Amino acid sequence: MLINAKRSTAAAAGAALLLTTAGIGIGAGTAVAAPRATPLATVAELSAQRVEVADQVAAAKYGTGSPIDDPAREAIVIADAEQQATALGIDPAPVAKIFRDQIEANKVVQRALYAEWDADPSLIPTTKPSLATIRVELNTIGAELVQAIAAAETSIHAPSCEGQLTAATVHARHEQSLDALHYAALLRALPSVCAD
Ligand SMILES: O=C(O)C(=O)C[C@]1(C(=O)O)C=C[C@@H](O)C=C1
Repeated sequence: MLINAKRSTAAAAGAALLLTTAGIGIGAGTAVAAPRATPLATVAELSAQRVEVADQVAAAKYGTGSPIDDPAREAIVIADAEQQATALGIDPAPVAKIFRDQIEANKVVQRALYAEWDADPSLIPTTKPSLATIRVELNTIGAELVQAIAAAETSIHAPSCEGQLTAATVHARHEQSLDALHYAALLRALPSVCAD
């Protein structure tokens, strides 16, 4: 019985090896699976999403008299991020710093679009989204971003952080087909991610 069990274990291992070599089966499934996003890749992806949503924020505000800079809303965004960081057991101070950059990045896009639309009114979006709805979307991205920062704690403190983050940023640009403006904004969103 014991011998049989050993045999069948050995047989299974041999079969798995053969299947792996043949490019099929369990081993091959692992080999061909898409690589999992690293925690820093998720931080870069969510930051890219956040600067893309800035287009809708600008469209919602343009021509309404609502200023691009809204310090009261910024305070809420940062307080929420700090609270979420604390709940996840990470230091809220660096998270607040990252979110200040995220907000500045959002404003980079908004200001550039305002300038484009001032210069050529035919480019002004014809539909005006609801700012409240877009803020809900920003809240969702923000909560996911705090979770991604928490998951990236080890990478954030690693000497390779800057290199990994650069790779993740370029990857996010490619994946989300960011134009020059949004890529510039993405770069503005990320300088505080790696610990000093
Ligand atoms: O919610 C807005 O009104 C935005 O413009 C977005 C945002 C942000 O990035 O969260 C950016 C600038 C404002 O000062 C406040 C918040």
